[in-house]
Amino acid sequence: MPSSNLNLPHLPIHHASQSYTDEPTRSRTLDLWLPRPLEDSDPKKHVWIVYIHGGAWRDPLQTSQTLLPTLKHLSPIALSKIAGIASIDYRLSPYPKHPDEPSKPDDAERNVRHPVHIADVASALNYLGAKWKVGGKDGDSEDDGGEEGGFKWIGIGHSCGATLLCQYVSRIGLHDSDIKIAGPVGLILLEGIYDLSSFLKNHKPPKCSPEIAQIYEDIVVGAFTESKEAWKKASPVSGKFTEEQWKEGRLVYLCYSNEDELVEVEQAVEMRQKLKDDGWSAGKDAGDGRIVERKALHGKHDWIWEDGTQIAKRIDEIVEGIAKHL
Ligand SMILES: N[C@@H](CC(=O)c1ccccc1NC=O)C(=O)O
Repeated sequence: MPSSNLNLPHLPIHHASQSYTDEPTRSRTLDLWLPRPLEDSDPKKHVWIVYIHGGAWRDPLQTSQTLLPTLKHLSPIALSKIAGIASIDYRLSPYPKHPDEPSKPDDAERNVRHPVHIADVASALNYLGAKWKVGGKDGDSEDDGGEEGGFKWIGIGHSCGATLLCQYVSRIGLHDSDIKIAGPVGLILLEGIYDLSSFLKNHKPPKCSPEIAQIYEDIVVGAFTESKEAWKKASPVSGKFTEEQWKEGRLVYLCYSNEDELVEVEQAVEMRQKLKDDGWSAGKDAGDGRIVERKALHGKHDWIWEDGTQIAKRIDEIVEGIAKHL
């Protein structure tokens, strides 16, 4: 049921914990916020925003609600261009060593591995397409997938949420038939992990203590098994981001803070190179699309979403940049 949200007066319509699967489960839900009823938005003027939270595929304390600080800081200009905002939860990998909320071995919602996380994200997006016109055809391009009369969308992902969005557009862990909507026109990638093998290599002694190295290994093995081959196949830098693969893509903001204490800068450097290799131009948006822009952020890894102001700023910029392509 729709409920009003007193803390976010600029987003008066809020649907909390909507189940995106036929059999409802605890984590396969999403939250929606709309500045106005959907029928009062226009696919030629408004876009959907879809957020995917981080937490290393396993942290139960990082949920769809990590978007709230960003929502508080959305500008009137951004809101005037947004049809709706969704924030997706998905099943997690085991975290038996979590200090406050360890996972139990029989908890089906917290014992999955790749490709279940990305499959959940794809199901959520299919639900958003079917119920909320996300990723639909706008009516005048012949073959852009999705339902007629729909909205273009922009994905935002923090940390492993950025990884998941890259896997989504390059179909890593997915079959074409798993995806029933058009791809995003833009991505805001924040402090993402794009190469799992170098993520581990960069967090081994002597670069860090054996205790820290163990945490990184637990994260990657917990979500992707012990197989080096599996790490390689699941990494966005092994994916394809060509025009043929992701035809809707126009703008990628690769955002990274040099104060990030958890994810190293090499991740964003490698991903930028991958996009360039697949035909993307680096630099400012000249209006003709397929541009990857580097955006410098400040602050620590989680402070980026805890504060939210820099994410809201990037949303302002990307909706402006994407408006040319609607
Ligand atoms: N809070 C997480 C750690 C975490 O999120 C993380 C740690 C290192 C590098 C990246 C991380 N998050 C990415 O989604 C945990 O407790 O596992």
